[in-house]
Amino acid sequence: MTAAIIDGKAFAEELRARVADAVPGFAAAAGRAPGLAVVLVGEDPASSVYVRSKGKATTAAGMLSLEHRLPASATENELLEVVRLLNADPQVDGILVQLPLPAHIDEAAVIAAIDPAKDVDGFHVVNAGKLAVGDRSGMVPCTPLGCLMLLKEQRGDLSGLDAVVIGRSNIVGKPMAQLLLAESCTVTIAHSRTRALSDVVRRADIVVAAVGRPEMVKGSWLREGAVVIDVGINRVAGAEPGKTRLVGDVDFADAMGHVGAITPVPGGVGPMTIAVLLRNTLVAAHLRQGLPVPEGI
Ligand SMILES: NC(=O)C1=CN([C@@H]2O[C@H](COP(=O)(O)OP(=O)(O)OC[C@H]3O[C@@H](n4cnc5c(N)ncnc54)[C@H](OP(=O)(O)O)[C@@H]3O)[C@@H](O)[C@H]2O)C=CC1
Ligand SMILES: Nc1nc(=O)c2c([nH]1)NC[C@@H]1CN(c3ccc(C(=O)N[C@@H](CCC(=O)O)C(=O)O)cc3)C=[N+]21
Ligand SMILES: [Mg+2]
Repeated sequence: MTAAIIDGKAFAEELRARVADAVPGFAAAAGRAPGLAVVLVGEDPASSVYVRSKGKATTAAGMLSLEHRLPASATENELLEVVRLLNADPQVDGILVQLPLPAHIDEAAVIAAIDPAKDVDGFHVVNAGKLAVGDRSGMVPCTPLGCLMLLKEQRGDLSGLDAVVIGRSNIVGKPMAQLLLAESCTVTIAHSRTRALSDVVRRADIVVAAVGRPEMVKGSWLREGAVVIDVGINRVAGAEPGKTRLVGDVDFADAMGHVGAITPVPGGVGPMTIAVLLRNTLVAAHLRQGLPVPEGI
């Protein structure tokens, strides 16, 4: 059997096109474009790259892109003041505060200050709680929702399948597990204290790896024909000195000999995250204006 490579980049481009197609209708009804504000604290080069690509994608979709940059020395109160201004700004439908924040700032306090209706990351406890109790009116975190879209595209109905999520962070692992549970998968959440991880993973029809450890998951851990979603983004030393390359949490070449389908890194989950961010911003804009959310996004 040859494994299918799940083309997240292509699927993300389709989603972005559907979002862009819905923007003029919103603008006509609301008298303004949907707006996304991204807040970056500090000069972490990787974060700067992501923020720039989010801004470009936002503008390309016909949306208003606002960027707020604060120095790494900014206080928690200064950041909270920016969040309050964005909460009150009628042009802003979505607020994303790029994580991680500098150690002297309490991330939970900053997330709690975001208006849940503008929380396009879906990290606010109100949105996390809605996801947990099955209330579909909340914002769903971009990366897990993007993973679910790819899984459904690949496998259709997921009901009854065994799913293993490796990682239990609030931004990826936990919401991913909630989404799979809502699809009636039998869900196992593995983490750093999980014993015999390879045996746990071997039972799974669906594996979502969100660990942050380069190529940790080996081909021999994977059940024949499993669908593997690799969330990991790890920069490692490249073949030539001084060069780096991105790898996932799954040993891709090894996994190819075992699995039914797998997302590559880059070109898998990452582009979906940005496409879903635009989707969430469009949804938030419609809800905030009291307009019906367009179908098919
Ligand atoms: N493609 C995308 O759009 C995105 C990619 N990412 C990437 O996904 C990865 C995970 O991100 P995030 O969830 O924020 O990371 P965190 O560091 O917050 O969480 C990592 C999780 O992995 C678990 N873990 C660590 N080591 C092991 C191990 N040896 N065996 C099993 N589990 C382990 C940890 O367990 P414990 O809780 O016990 O410590 C933790 O639950 C990173 O590579 C990140 O860069 C993240 C967001 C978006
Ligand atoms: N509040 C907040 N929300 C986030 O969603 C958030 C965050 N903070 N902090 C950082 C992580 C990481 N993240 C990625 C988004 C896109 C790619 C992406 O597009 N990756 C490309 C490769 C990019 C490259 O070449 O570096 C790919 O996988 O093909 C990766 C990672 C969002 N995050
Ligand atoms: Mg093998």
